Amino acid sequence: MAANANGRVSMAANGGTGRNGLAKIHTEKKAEGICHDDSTPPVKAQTIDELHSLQKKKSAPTTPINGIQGPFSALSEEERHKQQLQSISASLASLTRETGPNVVKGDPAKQSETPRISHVSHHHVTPTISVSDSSLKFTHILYNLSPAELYEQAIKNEKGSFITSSGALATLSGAKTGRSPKDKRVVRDQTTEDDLWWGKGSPNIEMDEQTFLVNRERAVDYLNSLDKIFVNDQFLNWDPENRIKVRIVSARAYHSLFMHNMCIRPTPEELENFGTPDFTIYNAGQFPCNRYTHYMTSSTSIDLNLARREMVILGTQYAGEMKKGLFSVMHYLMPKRQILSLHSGCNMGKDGDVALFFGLSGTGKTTLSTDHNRYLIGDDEHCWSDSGVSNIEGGCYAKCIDLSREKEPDIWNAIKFGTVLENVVFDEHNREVDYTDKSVTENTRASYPIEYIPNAKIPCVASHPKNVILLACDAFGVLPPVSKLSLPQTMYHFISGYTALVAGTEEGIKEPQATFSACFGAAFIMLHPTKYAAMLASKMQKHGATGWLVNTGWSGGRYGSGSRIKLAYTRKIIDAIHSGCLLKADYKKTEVFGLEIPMEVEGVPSEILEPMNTWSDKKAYKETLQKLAGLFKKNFEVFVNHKIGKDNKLTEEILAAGPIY
Ligand SMILES: Nc1ncnc2c1ncn2[C@@H]1O[C@H](COP(=O)(O)OP(=O)(O)O)[C@@H](O)[C@H]1O
Ligand SMILES: C=C(OP(=O)(O)O)C(=O)O
Ligand SMILES: [Ca+2]
Ligand SMILES: [Mn+2]
Repeated sequence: MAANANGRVSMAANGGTGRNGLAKIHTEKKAEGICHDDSTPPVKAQTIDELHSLQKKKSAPTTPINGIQGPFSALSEEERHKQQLQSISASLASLTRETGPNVVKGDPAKQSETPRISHVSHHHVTPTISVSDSSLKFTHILYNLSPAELYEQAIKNEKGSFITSSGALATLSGAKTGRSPKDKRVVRDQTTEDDLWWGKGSPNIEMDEQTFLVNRERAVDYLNSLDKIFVNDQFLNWDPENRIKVRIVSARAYHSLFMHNMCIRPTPEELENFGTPDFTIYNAGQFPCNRYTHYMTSSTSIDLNLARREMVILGTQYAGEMKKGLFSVMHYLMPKRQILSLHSGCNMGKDGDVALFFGLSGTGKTTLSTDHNRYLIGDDEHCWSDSGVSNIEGGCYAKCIDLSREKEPDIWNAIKFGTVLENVVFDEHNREVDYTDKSVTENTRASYPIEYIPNAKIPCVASHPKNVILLACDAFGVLPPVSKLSLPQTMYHFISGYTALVAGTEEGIKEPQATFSACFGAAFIMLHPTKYAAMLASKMQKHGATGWLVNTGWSGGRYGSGSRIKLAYTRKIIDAIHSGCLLKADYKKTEVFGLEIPMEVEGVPSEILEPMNTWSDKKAYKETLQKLAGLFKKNFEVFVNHKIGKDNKLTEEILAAGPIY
């Protein structure tokens, strides 16, 4: 231990230990005759700059540029550095100007990094007339920075970035605080024309290749016009055989830290060997699209081009667009490999039983998959292959409106250094976050690496699910808190994807609104819903999984008169599903929806299990039930002429599994 300010007290260098195993404290003799106020040797620095240079040890950071001498280092450090920058430069190439910008690694504020320019500044084989001023300028690349570095970048350069009292980075996402599904476009070309789901109900709004390139150029030019940009090279999918390499190019430290948390973080060795990404995002969210560009209906555009393996973001800084955009890509790539992509959370019990939690935004995937008694596999995006379930992501993205330490301790404790806190309100002095404050938005969010949840299972893979839980947040208050589903019922409800949109996650939704979103994720699926449904049915059949419908929404009346089912009760219901108790309970069948509801669930008042009991106005209950049944029927009309897989019998059973009225 170093001397204290008076230079008199220090730990014994030889580590002599005292009573409690702690090092003993010795009192040194004062140097005789000399009037020192510091008896330790002076630091080996002559200037303050030299002192600063001593502060930072050369590390093996999450970037290969400094050359970690690993098993793959056949190339010289310089070669690798050059190759990597060339790859980034190619990513940023402006299509009309043939080459990428003059990229150079490091923060322009740090002069010492500038000499690296000489290695990479001559990508142009011959100067052509297309050379523009923009290709003469340098763009500094901040490559796979660490959270600490990203904090510094955000705080220095991005308004609204602050450290909260628990160490998280509070950020503002700007004008958009939720996703913009109406502004999402997918390039329709010869391949996607046949492969994808187009038309009514589909999330895939078409754009042509040319328009995509116009927007891409706009984004790339914007990014190249900046002095520095962030590049993240990371992975998706914990299944090593189906891992996808993604590159995220963005202008904000907030976006880079968000994706650092949400995607799988490569080891230094993996990064050294990263090579060319399978998919690239250009996030120029601060810059709008041109409203006069064909297909544009606002200044926001999120454009997906599967053939080019690229996504462009203009006019929205909401970070969730990136993670959900990549999820769309997985919904295309994985089914091609016979792997089912799932908008679900996943956890595993101590005995290895696996549960999936399907549900739309705000229905409880993150909350209920984060369970202190179970291992967390992931909170939002998974793949189900022949070898089991794997998480697509490396982090979680929790809603934090009304978050409390008591109700959700694991999520609360995950909000620490490294976590991005979006759009929350905090005390200007002590930086305590007020999670009840909706001043910026109701959709406040925390993004953290999955290992911030203490019982996360790393790697995030599990065996085949035993329970498939469909979460519906019923704003009408007529669906039972829990019902056991037959396979056809599971498929009927999976294809229907009923819930209420809860305020905030999507622009323009101010209060819960009944909605149907096929596969509990219509905004992200790329193929026709029946394709995913057929895969789910055959996997559930093969592995003997049981389906459940859990209403995490209203009870005792619709939104406005009833109240949301207590999280504590929902947790008890989920516990009973996991333990197998609920499978053995006595059931009765409800009218209209024909749902099997248990007579008892441990820890839950029995009277709430039958929704009608909780309504004082029974007539209103029956009318509301009929109304919801009608909405289900109407929604399902578009699916009645579709076969689910090759099984005619199952298709008929699914059609018969809806409400009867
Ligand atoms: N009975 C309930 N079950 C689940 N979540 C509930 C319940 N009641 C209130 N909530 C709240 O609803 C929100 C669910 O959000 P979240 O778990 O992030 O959903 P998702 O991950 O599906 O988007 C949380 O803020 C949670 O506290
Ligand atoms: C990030 C999102 O996911 P979820 O609300 O399902 O967690 C979203 O829908 O924008
Ligand atoms: Ca992701
Ligand atoms: Mn979630």
